[in-house]
Amino acid sequence: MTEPVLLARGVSKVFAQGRVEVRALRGVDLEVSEGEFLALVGPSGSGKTTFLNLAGALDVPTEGELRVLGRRVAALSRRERAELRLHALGFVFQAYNLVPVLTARENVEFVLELQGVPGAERRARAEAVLAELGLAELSHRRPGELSGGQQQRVAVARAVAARPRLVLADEPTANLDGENAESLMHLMRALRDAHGMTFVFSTHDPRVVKHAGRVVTLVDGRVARDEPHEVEQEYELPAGSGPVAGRQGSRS
Ligand SMILES: Nc1ncnc2c1ncn2[C@@H]1O[C@H](COP(=O)(O)OP(=O)(O)OP(=O)(O)O)[C@@H](O)[C@H]1O
Repeated sequence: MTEPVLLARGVSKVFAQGRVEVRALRGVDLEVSEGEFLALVGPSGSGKTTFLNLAGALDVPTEGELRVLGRRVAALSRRERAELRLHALGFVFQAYNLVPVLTARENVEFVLELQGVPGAERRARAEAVLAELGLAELSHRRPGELSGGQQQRVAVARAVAARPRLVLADEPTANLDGENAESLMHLMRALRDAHGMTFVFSTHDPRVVKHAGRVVTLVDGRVARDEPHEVEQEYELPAGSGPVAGRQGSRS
């Protein structure tokens, strides 16, 4: 059996708030396989963001074992965690987090530059990913010249340009209206279906949950439910199958 993309065993996270301890996660067990499209749901304060931060190697657990792409996060130095994030993980945030003075293409290129991809290849790859996600026409615009939905699609392009194995999204549709939220989920799911990238995202929105292949509910820092979810529709990228990544997805 291939190694899970994400493996949590008895993961707890305690934050010190002055003298008070906040137990954000209390013994989470979760295994996520390559190519899953997983929604993390649960009430406010149930630990979704805390878990995504651990999965993204942005933080380390207080107790338990957490492996991201086979690496034990707690055993990595800060620098090693930064390397893991840069080369193997993609992030989509609810606030888009695009650089305002850069065009859509430059925003995508920026991540590739950090990775050390040479200039000409950077530009070609950024253009290819934007085209694959149906954003070619917008590549010269700055974030301020794009709608919220378009900005979030560019943020997804940026997150996947470096061909991460795991994409983590913390409430990616929180600032989008229903139609844009649907369209963003289609795009992410199509990337999963076309390339087998693994997606783990948190949400409060039932219209977003319906696209998930698996729904994990956190309550009070624990996994309260973990259920497979049937998705009937077909997901296709706007421009058909482009050259973004070479892996083939398996449907679940
Ligand atoms: N840095 C921190 N310091 C102290 N407490 C924290 C910190 N981060 C999170 N918490 C607490 O941990 C608990 C879980 O928070 P978390 O943000 O993970 O929940 P969530 O499920 O993502 O909530 P929401 O749906 O509102 O975004 C909450 O009680 C929160 O107040």
